[in-house]
Amino acid sequence: MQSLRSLLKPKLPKLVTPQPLSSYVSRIRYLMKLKEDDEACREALKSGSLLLYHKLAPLLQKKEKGIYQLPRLRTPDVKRILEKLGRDKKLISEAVLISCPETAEPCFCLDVGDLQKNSMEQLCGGVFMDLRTAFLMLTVPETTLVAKGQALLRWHQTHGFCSATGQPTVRNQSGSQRVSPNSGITYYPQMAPVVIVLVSDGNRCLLGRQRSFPPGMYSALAGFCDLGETLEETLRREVAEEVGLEVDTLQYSASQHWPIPQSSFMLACHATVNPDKTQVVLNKAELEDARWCSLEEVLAALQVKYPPNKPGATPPGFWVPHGFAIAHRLIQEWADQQQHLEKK
Ligand SMILES: NC(=O)C1=CN([C@@H]2O[C@H](COP(=O)(O)OP(=O)(O)OC[C@H]3O[C@@H](n4cnc5c(N)ncnc54)[C@H](O)[C@@H]3O)[C@@H](O)[C@H]2O)C=CC1
Ligand SMILES: [Mg+2]
Repeated sequence: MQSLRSLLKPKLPKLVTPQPLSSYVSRIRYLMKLKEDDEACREALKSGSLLLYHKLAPLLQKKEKGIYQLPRLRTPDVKRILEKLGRDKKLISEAVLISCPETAEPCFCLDVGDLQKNSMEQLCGGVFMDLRTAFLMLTVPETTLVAKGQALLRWHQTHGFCSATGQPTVRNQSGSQRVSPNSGITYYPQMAPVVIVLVSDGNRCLLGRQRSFPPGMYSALAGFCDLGETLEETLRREVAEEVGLEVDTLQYSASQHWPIPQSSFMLACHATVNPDKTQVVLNKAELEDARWCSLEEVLAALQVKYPPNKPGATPPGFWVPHGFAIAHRLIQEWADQQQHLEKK
């Protein structure tokens, strides 16, 4: 039984000493503030860094022969370059925030497509490169950043008008949204979800090629999610549609933002089919070819360094997407697993 004294004693709330936020949480909260607070974002842009694009082609700087890097130019330096070209420094305010959680320094992207490309390249000491070519030159974290910047700029360039009223939309300072003042609709940068799947029958994996792929390149099967579908439903439907097979099991692996030709959110999975039911019935409208590949063939294809970063080389007969594409990761994972099973 409780004593009278303890009943009369008022219960004070326990004092909790606030723990300092981890550096990751602090960075995320700061970036969140910049997204929502126009004034804070304008301030951050003054001293932030910029990735430059010309008509969506990113600026790269040569480090040494055949090796390039993604330069982050300081805002005051870009202002000086614009001054030299007789351009209004206000162009800088069109920069869009790329929230990159691995660094506290806010990074922005800016398209200078209405300026003379050659003069910009000379003054910046770099070259504007097609995004796919840039992917071959950069490290994986750099490709992620450059892809995100291009996707954001493309979204702004194509969402200048409200789809309900046809009136211009207005962006916030960070570029995280556009609002239609007449209809009140808020638009956010969009991605289309896509399932990408590497099908296996236990011994071989199935690789396909679309007519639009470069010569000799084969990849995992991919397809856009229909509205209302789950990841699992899209995966089963796409495999049935493209190669006429029924999936037995599936396993999620990883995801990736893919900027080409428009922003897709790639959800990568492994799937198996019954080894007695592997006959491919190709949908020729979607795929030019699909083939079951042995571990040896896949290991050889993973070794091919193609496309090369200099044009004109003869394409190899059979190769798979480069390391920056999530298709490569799926194929590598399958090969690793098969090798592991063979060793057992
Ligand atoms: N990062 C990677 O490793 C890879 C990325 N991909 C990407 O996956 C995406 C989808 O692959 P596909 O086989 O082409 O898809 P898919 O098999 O669904 O076929 C494309 C067709 O789907 C229709 N479609 C439905 N919703 C669409 C939407 N939101 N946007 C565009 N078209 C839509 C169109 O008729 C289009 O022609 C492509 O953008 C491709 O670039 C594909 C393979 C590897
Ligand atoms: Mg497809």
